[in-house]
Amino acid sequence: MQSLSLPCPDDWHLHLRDEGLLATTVPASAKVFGRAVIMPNLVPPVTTVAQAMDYRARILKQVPAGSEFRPLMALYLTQSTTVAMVKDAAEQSEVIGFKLYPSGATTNSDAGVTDIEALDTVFAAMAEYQVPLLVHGEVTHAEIDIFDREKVFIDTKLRPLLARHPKLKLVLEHITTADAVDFVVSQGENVAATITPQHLLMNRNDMLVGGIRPHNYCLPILKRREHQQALQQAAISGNPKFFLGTDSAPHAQDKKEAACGCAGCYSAPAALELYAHFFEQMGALDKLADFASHFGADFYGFARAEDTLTLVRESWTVPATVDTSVGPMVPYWAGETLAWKIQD
Ligand SMILES: NC(=O)N[C@@H](CC(=O)O)C(=O)O
Ligand SMILES: [Zn+2]
Ligand SMILES: [Zn+2]
Repeated sequence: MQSLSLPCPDDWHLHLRDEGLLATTVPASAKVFGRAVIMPNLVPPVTTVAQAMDYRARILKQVPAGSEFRPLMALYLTQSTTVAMVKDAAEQSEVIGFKLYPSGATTNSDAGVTDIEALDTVFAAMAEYQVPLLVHGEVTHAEIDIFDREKVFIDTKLRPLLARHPKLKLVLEHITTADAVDFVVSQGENVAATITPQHLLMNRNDMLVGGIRPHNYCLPILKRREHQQALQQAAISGNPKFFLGTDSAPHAQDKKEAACGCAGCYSAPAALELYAHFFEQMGALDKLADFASHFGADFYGFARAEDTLTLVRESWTVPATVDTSVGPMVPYWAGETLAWKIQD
């Protein structure tokens, strides 16, 4: 196959950051994706509809002419989120839902949730108004091993939450384990998951064997190969509960290559090509369009894209660095080649 056309894909999990960085991050994603869910973990976090619409306006200023990129804003769930705020979100079409960060779980999650059960009236309102809850699914207790944090979150927090609110529309973001795959499959149609390129293409050996590779470090952390294989099978299974969310999460080179490096892979410069690389490796290129362009839109209740995007078989190398307002940034897969390229 020399070229592959698919309906314009969507990115259901994306970090664009703010200010000067938007000049780099917005065009990189707008070039490829029609819609994207914009994560709210700024400092300070995006907690209200008004803040989200201001942030959205800053994003739209950087969308290149001719692009119809649509940022769908996620609000940061905090211990102070109210039922009235859920109603506000339900009424704003450009706000997609709330993002639950367990406090301390990941980058800029300090303002996140410390007591999930205490927010039960808020979750009840989300279920009633069908406002989706997007979840970073990891516990943060010091005594729980970092490789077990997703599974423990599912067992101790997520199952009980969905038992209390069976109609809650919920996306378990950036899943990393066979346990998460099994959990999502076992739930109703209201529960889905996003999968990142790095969790499909890599396991923890790729981060730790032969030297530590900070650009492959993200949260939830890469797991063992058996978990990677479970994610791979889920992505190519044709099950509509699993769809594309890059979790492209830019951090400057000096913040990644540091004694205490930041978590996150900046995959946007090659995101769709990385997924194409993976689907081809699995002999499943015919499943890419469902995963990248159909299933997420179906889950969230959006129309499937009508315009198309074409990938051509043309080898290229992901740049070593990208210049940004905060200094050079090393993209995920930097210096490696990819066989598929987006047609200009
Ligand atoms: N995935 C990451 O490792 N980092 C994300 C936060 C997140 O999605 O958890 C970031 O904002 O940098
Ligand atoms: Zn996360
Ligand atoms: Zn993320």
